[in-house]
Amino acid sequence: MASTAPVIMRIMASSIQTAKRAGGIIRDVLKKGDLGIVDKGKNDPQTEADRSAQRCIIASLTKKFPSVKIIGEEGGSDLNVCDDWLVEDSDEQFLQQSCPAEWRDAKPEDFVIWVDPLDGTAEYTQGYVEHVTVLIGIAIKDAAVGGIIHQPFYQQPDGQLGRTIWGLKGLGTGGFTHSLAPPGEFIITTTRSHSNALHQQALNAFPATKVIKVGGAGFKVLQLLEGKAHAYVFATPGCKKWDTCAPEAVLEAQGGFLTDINGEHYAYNADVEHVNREGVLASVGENHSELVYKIPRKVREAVGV
Ligand SMILES: Nc1ncnc2c1ncn2[C@@H]1O[C@H](COP(=O)(O)O)[C@@H](OP(=O)(O)O)[C@H]1O
Ligand SMILES: [Mg+2]
Ligand SMILES: [Mg+2]
Ligand SMILES: [Mg+2]
Repeated sequence: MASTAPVIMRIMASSIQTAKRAGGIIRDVLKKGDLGIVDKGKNDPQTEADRSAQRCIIASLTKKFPSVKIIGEEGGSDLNVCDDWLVEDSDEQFLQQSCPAEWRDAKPEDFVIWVDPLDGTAEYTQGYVEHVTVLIGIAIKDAAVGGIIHQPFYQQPDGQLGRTIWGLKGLGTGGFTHSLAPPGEFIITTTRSHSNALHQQALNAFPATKVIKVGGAGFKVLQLLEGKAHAYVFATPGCKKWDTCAPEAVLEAQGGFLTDINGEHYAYNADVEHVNREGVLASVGENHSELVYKIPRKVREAVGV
C-alpha cells in the first residue's frame, strides 16, 4: 500500500512521523539547557532546537522525496545527519485512508514543502513551551493543501508529551477534537511578541469580548480549531510562508479560512516572496469576509507598504 499510495499521501504520512521526531529533538535541547540562541534580527531568535529540528525534517524528507522542493525557515541546512535523526517510517494509519481525487495525480514537481521546524521560538526561549509547534506545510502548485501541526509539549491524559494534528483538504483532519467557539462572544487570538501600532489599530476595530495573546501561527490556529477563539488577527508583515502553509491547510480542511487581511489567499509555489506582506486573518469560517471589512481601510492600505 505505502509505496503505491499517491505522492500527497506518502508525503503526509512521512511528515507526521518526521514532525514527531523533530518534537523529540526540541524537548531534548530544552532538557540539556543550552539553547544556543542566535539573533537573526530584531525580535527574531533562533536556537539549537530550530537548527537541529530543521536538519532532521529536511534530511528525512529529502531522502524520501528527492525531487520535491523543500523550503525551511532556517535556510540551507547540513543534511548529513545521524541515523537517529533520519526518519524512515510513515504513519501507517494515515495511509489506510483514500486519497482525495483532486490530488491523486499530482507529481513530485508540483509540490513545495514549507518547513517551520519550531514555531514560537520567542516563547520557547521564555518558557511558554506549550505555544511551540513544529509545522510542515504541503503545497501543490499555489495552494496550501496539507499540513502537520505537532505540539512537542502537549501533555496527553496518560502523561505522555506531544500530539500531532494533521489536515488534508478534501479528506479532513485528525489528532484533535474539533469544537466550536462560544456563541455570543467574539474572541481574538493574536501575537504576544510582535505587535505594533498598526496591528493594535486593527485589533481595536473589532468588538472583541476577549483578546488572547499567544506565540506562534500554529498555536493560534489551534485556538481556532479547538473553539478557544473565533479569529486570528495579525495586521502587519512578519509571518512567513512556513508559518502559515500548514496552519492554513489544517484550518481550511476543517472548514475555516486563513488569508491575508484583505481576504486573499497567499500563493505557496517555490518562487513566492517568503514574507506574508499583507498580514494574516484567520477564522472558523462563518463570517470571514465580514471580518475583512471590520479592519479599517486605512489600516489595510498601510499594511504591506
Ligand atoms: N516582526 C517579525 N519579525 C520576525 N518574525 C516575525 C515577526 N512577526 C511574526 N514573526 C514570525 O511569525 C511567527 C508567529 O509570530 P507570533 O508568535 O508573533 O504571532 C513566528 O515564527 P517563529 O517563531 O517560527 O520564528 C515569528 O518569528
Ligand atoms: Mg523564527
Ligand atoms: Mg514560525
Ligand atoms: Mg520557526
